Amino acid sequence: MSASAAVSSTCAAASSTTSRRSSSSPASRVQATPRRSLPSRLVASRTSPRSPVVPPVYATASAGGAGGTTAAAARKKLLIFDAEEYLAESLAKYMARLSGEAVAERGAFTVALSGGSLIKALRKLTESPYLEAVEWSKWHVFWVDERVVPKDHADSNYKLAMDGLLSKVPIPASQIYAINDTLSAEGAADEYETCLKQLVNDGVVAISEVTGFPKLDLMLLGMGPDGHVASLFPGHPIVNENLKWVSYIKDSPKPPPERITFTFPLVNSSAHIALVVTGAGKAGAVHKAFSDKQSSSDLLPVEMVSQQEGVLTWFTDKPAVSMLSSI
Ligand SMILES: O=C1O[C@H](COP(=O)(O)O)[C@@H](O)[C@H](O)[C@H]1O
Repeated sequence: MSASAAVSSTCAAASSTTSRRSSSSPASRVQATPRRSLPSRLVASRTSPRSPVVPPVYATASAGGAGGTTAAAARKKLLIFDAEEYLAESLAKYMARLSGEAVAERGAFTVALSGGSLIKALRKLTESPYLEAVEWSKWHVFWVDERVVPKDHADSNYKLAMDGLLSKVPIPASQIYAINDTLSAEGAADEYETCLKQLVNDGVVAISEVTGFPKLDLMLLGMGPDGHVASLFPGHPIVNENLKWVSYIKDSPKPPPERITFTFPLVNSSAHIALVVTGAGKAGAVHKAFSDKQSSSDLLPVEMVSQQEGVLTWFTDKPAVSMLSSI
């Protein structure tokens, strides 16, 4: 069996459009250039409301959040946008840049999607110039977490991503790694981990020399109002899993109850993490995440997002950061 056929059967690679478009320009040409970066405790750069295309926005948050060390905090950036439209444009630029860099370096771009509101924020990727410029044929797409429901179910993160992004861009179907929705949560998690192992063996997915876990190029996370990321919920024992790459829960406090999820060691081993958080309903959790008063006993899952290497970038809007006093 060829490697790609094995991957397809193990990972239940799903169908999507497979037509390829030629790249008219390298993705790196749409690279973002920092507009400003100020070294205060918590600095935000904002977009101009009049700007038709969002200027790149990079700021540095040096709060010692996420239970992290000073070094980890230094690799944490907080971007605040005046409007969700600008956030979406900047996120597309950021992803096109990372894709270009990964393809130039390794010949592949490995990215994991979450569900929820994140997917709408990815819509600019389906438009010019990203649609033509990104080397979609090099993308390998995973799910940070998935609900154990059929792929055509309204609760499926796969369906959400397929409808909002994946059906509109020419990523080969064999490189879209959906979970096997015919298995139990435990079986689906095991099989997804096996899929990742195979892709590591095939050289598609890198391994972190620091952690020994797979090192995806980009992990796209959303955050719930309770501070959960992926399907890692506050107070659930799964947040402490430190051996498995992929695990499962059957008692999610947010429906549906059965889910599989990347574990923190896998999330935190990625080269880049984007945390996309919008809306006033998330302001409390954002405030806690950037608070200096942290104790390791009551960390929200979002505070446990802390890479050993790599950069964590928060993409936020004003309502989401409205409880941060220094903004
Ligand atoms: O249940 C989930 O929720 C989170 C957050 O979703 P949001 O709609 O509040 O952005 C999401 O990141 C996760 O993938 C999903 O399964």
